[in-house]
Amino acid sequence: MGDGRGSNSGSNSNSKPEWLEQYDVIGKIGEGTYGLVFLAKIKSNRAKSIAIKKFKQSKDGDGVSPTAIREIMLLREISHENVVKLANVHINHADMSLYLAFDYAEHDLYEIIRHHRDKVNQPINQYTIKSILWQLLNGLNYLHSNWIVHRDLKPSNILVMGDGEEQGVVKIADFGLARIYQAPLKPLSENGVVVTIWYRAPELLLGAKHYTSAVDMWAVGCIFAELLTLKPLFQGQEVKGTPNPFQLDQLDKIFKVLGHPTQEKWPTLVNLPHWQSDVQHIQGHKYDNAGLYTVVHLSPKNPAYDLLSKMLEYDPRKRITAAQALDHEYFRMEPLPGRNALVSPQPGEKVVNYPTRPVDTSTDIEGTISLQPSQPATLFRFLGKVDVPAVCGPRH
Ligand SMILES: Nc1ncnc2c1ncn2[C@@H]1O[C@H](COP(=O)(O)OP(=O)(O)OP(=O)(O)O)[C@@H](O)[C@H]1O
Repeated sequence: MGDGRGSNSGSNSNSKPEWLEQYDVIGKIGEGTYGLVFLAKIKSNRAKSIAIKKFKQSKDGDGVSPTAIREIMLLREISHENVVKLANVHINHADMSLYLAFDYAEHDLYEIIRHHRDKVNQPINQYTIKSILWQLLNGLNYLHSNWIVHRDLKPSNILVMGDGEEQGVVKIADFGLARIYQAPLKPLSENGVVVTIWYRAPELLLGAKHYTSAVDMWAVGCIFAELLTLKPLFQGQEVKGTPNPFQLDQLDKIFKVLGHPTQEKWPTLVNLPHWQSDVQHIQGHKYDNAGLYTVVHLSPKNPAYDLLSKMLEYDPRKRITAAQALDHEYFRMEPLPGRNALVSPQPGEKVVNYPTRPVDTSTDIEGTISLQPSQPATLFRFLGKVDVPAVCGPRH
């Protein structure tokens, strides 16, 4: 690959893109709203595994926009132990499709929670929960300090490293991508793919126009509760056809556990578009018996409960920040959090062996690349103004 210049220049109508030559693609490991994820090894360093995320083309086939590329370039500068590294960016010249190569993580919280709930039928130990939460907050504090709001935190986006030097280190994935997906790569929920609403903050459900870092803290609260109980905290049914983002069932699930929000607790509530028009007149009854501690089986005096309730504060302006959460008493109590969330430093503590990701070797990344004659490339006109190897080439 040399200087990496070939990364966006090497595809034609009958060969595989040149950038792909540097990888051995093992198979598909997942499929999300916006595309497929593949496991690959780097040929020059087979010890290193990479997750290549291929973005689906938008319906109108308009490929990846200059705005998206600008955003992605910024994401390449992001570097923190608890944030997954964007190792490389590749653009397939033939169809203008986008491939992001991330450092590979063997586990994610969705699978870890599922393993405890369905396979071993036992709770996650307190040390592991605290270490995961601590690292998640550290990564988020870094992103928020860099003005990046994740917007789509959920268990499958929180990765945990498998065996090796970084074993048990938590990595936030998909940071900043929600903004890139939205335009012009439209979310594919219209195509029947479900976007989960379970971790969505109440202000967004009520139509707030701006995403603030508080929306991520709400999601962290939902994930913390799920780590404790192994069940999603607010499992609302998404109703298709209602004006997005308003989802009454999701709000109802939240109100049942936390009590009905009041203007006293949340003064700006009345200004939210869906509050007056949609919620107030539909809700005949009011939930005022907040029962979060019974749902998560914690005493209201427990510092874990105190932290959780501060993450699930209705008013986003009063909700605890990542920096404040890291300073909470919960993290100063035994067991203290550690860098390896999977292996407790406590002698005699049982280590859980989580299964490795299943790999579907029947789906080939090349089969998903459509090689067509080149299209007029707005993107490359844009790239002409930047340092192309820095954007598209390998980064060592
Ligand atoms: N860097 C990575 N290493 C290993 N697995 C990853 C990596 N990034 C994503 N995955 C896994 O690939 C799968 C699909 O991920 P993807 O982010 O595309 O979808 P999702 O999180 O399930 O849903 P959505 O697209 O709605 O966010 C998930 O199981 C995720 O944990």
